[in-house]
Amino acid sequence: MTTVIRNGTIVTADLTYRADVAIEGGQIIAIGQGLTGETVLDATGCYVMPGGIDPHTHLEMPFMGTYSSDDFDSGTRAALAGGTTMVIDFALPNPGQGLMDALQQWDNKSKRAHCDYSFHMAVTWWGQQVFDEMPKVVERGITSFKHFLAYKGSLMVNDDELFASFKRCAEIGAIPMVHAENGDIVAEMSAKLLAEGNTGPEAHAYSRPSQVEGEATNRAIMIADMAGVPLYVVHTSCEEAHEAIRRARMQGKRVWGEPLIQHLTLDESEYFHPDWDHAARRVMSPPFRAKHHQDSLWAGLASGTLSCVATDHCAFTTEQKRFGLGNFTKIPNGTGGLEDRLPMLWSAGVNTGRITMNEFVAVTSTNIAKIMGMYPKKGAVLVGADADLVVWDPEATKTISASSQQSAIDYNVFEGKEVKGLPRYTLSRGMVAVADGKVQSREGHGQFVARDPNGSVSKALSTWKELTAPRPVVRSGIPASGV
Ligand SMILES: NC(=O)NCCC(=O)O
Ligand SMILES: [Zn+2]
Ligand SMILES: [Zn+2]
Repeated sequence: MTTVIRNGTIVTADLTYRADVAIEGGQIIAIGQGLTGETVLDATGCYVMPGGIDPHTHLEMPFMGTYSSDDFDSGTRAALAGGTTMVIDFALPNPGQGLMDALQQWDNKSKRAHCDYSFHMAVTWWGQQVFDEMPKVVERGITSFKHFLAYKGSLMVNDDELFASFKRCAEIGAIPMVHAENGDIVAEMSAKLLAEGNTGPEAHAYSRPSQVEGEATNRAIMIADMAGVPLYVVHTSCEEAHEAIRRARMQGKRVWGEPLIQHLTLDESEYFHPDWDHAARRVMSPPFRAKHHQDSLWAGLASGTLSCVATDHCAFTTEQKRFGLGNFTKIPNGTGGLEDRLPMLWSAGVNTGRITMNEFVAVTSTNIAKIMGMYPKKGAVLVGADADLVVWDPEATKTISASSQQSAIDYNVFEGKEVKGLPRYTLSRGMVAVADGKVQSREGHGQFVARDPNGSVSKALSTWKELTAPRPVVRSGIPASGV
């Protein structure tokens, strides 16, 4: 059975051209003019692009005394509805729990996925067992390890643990990732705010100023440099963090920054809303920022100093958010966005001229596939690639509303936003999962994607590290052993 996407314009990270796409067995088998097949999808007036890849989601995540409410069922349905055909979620061991044991739990949860998925592994504690299991995780095709510098007392790791883990990543060809906020300072500022009677959601923003992110980003970059590994910085939200990444990249360090669609399009004024629920629903870390930080993030996407746009989809209901009534530190941190990332980025980015269509594809799909070791299986419109595609109608419009979303929660942080640019079709390995706004995907259709370690950047860095490693100077008459 061949499916043909006909009369569209293919848009990739580096090319825009008119051609049909033929699909069989879940893969692209031909790209050219006048292709034929049993099933024809009309792409007249549309762009045919690699489906979005969200490199940062937390589906059914145990966090702050509860679980995020979108699981691999509702979360991946939301992804497909918005043109995203793959998610990378975080396996999160409890302190003391083995990595392979945690992985088993995420394997079980992910059986419900409607689209393809992979995992990052979080390093939430440090010890011999973690050190020993890291290569086993990589053998399973999970080649990125996340570290939290925030959430003191739960997920946070210290600098010595960070350095040890980064060095281990270098040895096994994996990519370290970092949630960069200084957890010690956040804890102290939070306690002071509470003591002074600042208990509402706005205090969440006060407790995590951009300096705590800038400091931690710079620290992680320097530690990665000393360990000889590249670094992926998740949810880069402010100029200080972007500045650290920009400077590092100009110095030849291999650092990637990932702004979220929320930080690009929503700002800190949300926390000053008179309705407690409205403000609490937007509590996430890092918090939404002042407008000048947004300008910095957009400039980073245009100039290439920031590489990927994610959601950090971690959705809690209003009822869950109310755990923090009277104490902002107990509001579960996280917001949704999986269904809205592509339409919001297209509307606020491509339609305004802030980024090009090709840059849109790069930051929502291709760059992610390349950095995360799965290109061109994912993130490409090429013969042999998986047919994870979105047929994008740039004229289609809608008003975002929780009442029509796939997500299981009862609100949407983008409620009321008008978007122009939506999927006409979303294809997951050739299966039409969404047609004209109707989700017709199948629970369990999603497959785990094993990723490759030792990407070219990791190899280059370890080669350089080895070449420049400390070596003793041999001096005549002085024994090398010092005895
Ligand atoms: N970002 C957030 O507030 N919640 C999800 C967990 C994390 O990524 O920090
Ligand atoms: Zn985080
Ligand atoms: Zn996250």
